[in-house]
Amino acid sequence: MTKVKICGLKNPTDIKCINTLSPDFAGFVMFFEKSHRNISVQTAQELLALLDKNIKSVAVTVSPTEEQLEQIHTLGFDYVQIHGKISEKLLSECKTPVIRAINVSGIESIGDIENLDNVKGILFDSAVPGSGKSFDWSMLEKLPKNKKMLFLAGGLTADNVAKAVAQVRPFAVDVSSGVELADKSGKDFELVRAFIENARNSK
Ligand SMILES: O=C(O)c1ccccc1N[C@@H]1O[C@H](COP(=O)(O)O)[C@@H](O)[C@H]1O
Repeated sequence: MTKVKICGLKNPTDIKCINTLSPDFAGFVMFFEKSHRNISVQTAQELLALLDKNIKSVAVTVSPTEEQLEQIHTLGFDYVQIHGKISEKLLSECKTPVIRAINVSGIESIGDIENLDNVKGILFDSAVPGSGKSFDWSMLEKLPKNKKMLFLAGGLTADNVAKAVAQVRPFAVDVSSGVELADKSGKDFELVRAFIENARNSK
């Protein structure tokens, strides 16, 4: 069954929704103030304490520094999702298991990270992360097979997720914008419920 990651959680109501609906992964945007989903270290600590321990927690970052990666490790996240730039040294030394996010146009460079043991997953996203924009999934057909978890993200919704799963066969699907309340104050329970159901029931 395809696994589900719900991203951009930012308040206790979101956590209540997630604990009730039980996706496999829960994402928290950190150290990226440009995002309206960004949360502080203190909020992350509070929300992690409320999160059901059966749901894997993911700190979502863009070009994190060594100090930020250390803070994420100290907070006890299960994974760190890394968008943007990071040196090979920092990536290979990261103590928290990594989900490396790459823009679909960077598919050719996947070989660089394939051999790193601490990189457990590769997440394919559209050009602007968290923008709700999709991309041509057929670009993933030329993807070399490897042992990492493959996450598909970018513009997924309850309406298109079944088609995405059927075409790409990812390990997990990942959504943020597509399950957000209209005023962007948090997640919409019904949209999250429908997304998880459609992803998991997809053939
Ligand atoms: O959600 C954000 O604001 C964000 C900020 C910085 C890096 C990643 C971010 N979100 C990630 O973007 C993808 C797709 O999101 P969407 O469904 O298209 O909105 C997902 O992996 C989020 O974790």
